[in-house]
Amino acid sequence: MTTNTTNATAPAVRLAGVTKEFGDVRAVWGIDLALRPGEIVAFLGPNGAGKTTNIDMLLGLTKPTSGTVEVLGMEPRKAIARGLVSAVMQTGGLLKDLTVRETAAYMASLFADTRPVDEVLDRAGIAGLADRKVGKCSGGEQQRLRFAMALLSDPALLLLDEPTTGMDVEGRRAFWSAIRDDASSGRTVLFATHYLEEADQYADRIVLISQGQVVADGTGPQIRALASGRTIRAWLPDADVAAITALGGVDHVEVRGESVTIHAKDSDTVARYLLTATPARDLEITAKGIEEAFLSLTGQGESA
Ligand SMILES: Nc1ncnc2c1ncn2[C@@H]1O[C@H](COP(=O)(O)OP(=O)(O)OP(=O)(O)O)[C@@H](O)[C@H]1O
Repeated sequence: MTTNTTNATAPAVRLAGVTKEFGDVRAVWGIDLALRPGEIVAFLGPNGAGKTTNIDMLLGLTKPTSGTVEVLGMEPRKAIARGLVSAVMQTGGLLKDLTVRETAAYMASLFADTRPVDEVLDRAGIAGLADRKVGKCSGGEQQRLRFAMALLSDPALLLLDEPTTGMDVEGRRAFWSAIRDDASSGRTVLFATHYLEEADQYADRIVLISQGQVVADGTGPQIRALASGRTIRAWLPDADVAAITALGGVDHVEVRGESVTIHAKDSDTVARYLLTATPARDLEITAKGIEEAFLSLTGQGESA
């Protein structure tokens, strides 16, 4: 449904059956997603997963090949024209010789109606840097300035595309603490990242995407639980993959030459089977880390 006014009950973001093709490339391949107002959501995925393409569609910069993209119950361009959506991009757009306050004030002068400059600098945690030249600010501080500028229109939805790339740990921490403090006022935040830890630490919800599709969607603990299994490796020529797969709690079996690798929730059952019903040797059982879960969920672990 498209309306001319902000629809308070509409999802902050709605993607329904969205695909986007660039020639032969399927950048987005059937995404259905609804974000509730006030959620902080991470779009987590490896390079080329389709994160930027989704964000570009939400910003009205590109149209889907098929499906519906809505922001606050309306077409993205309409929501943007009303100042309901802002974005923080990775680079560009800052003049080194202006001060932090001058930069935000200049941006504010382009809009008819904005929040006060000092208020947005404060929200972004850079009020103390107001008189510093942009060229003297660190990458993280410049990014918080971009965040301050994005807040000028007091947007209901804030989109951030890999906002902390290149920042050190402290810069990242300061950046996210400003975003989180601000979001407690009810703003919806959607950020793209390929840092698992960043998604886990700062998002209420993680949408894991790979090859243009949602492969997992849940809270940090739910996504971490996907990593709760064990990996069992053993020397076992002619492994009976069907028999192993049929054991309870086995997620994945991979045979390489004379060895077999099994991902399972219940490693005891698998180990017992291997040791009693097969000639398996050299058993090795390791906890599946979240990094490994991420790689296997996004299909990157297969060639590792
Ligand atoms: N304008 C374009 N023309 C052709 N192919 C494109 C275009 N934009 C994106 N793609 C392709 O679409 C796929 C998804 O790209 P996208 O930039 O959305 O991924 P991403 O998850 O943001 O990746 P990254 O983390 O590297 O930024 C990639 O295969 C990319 O090469």
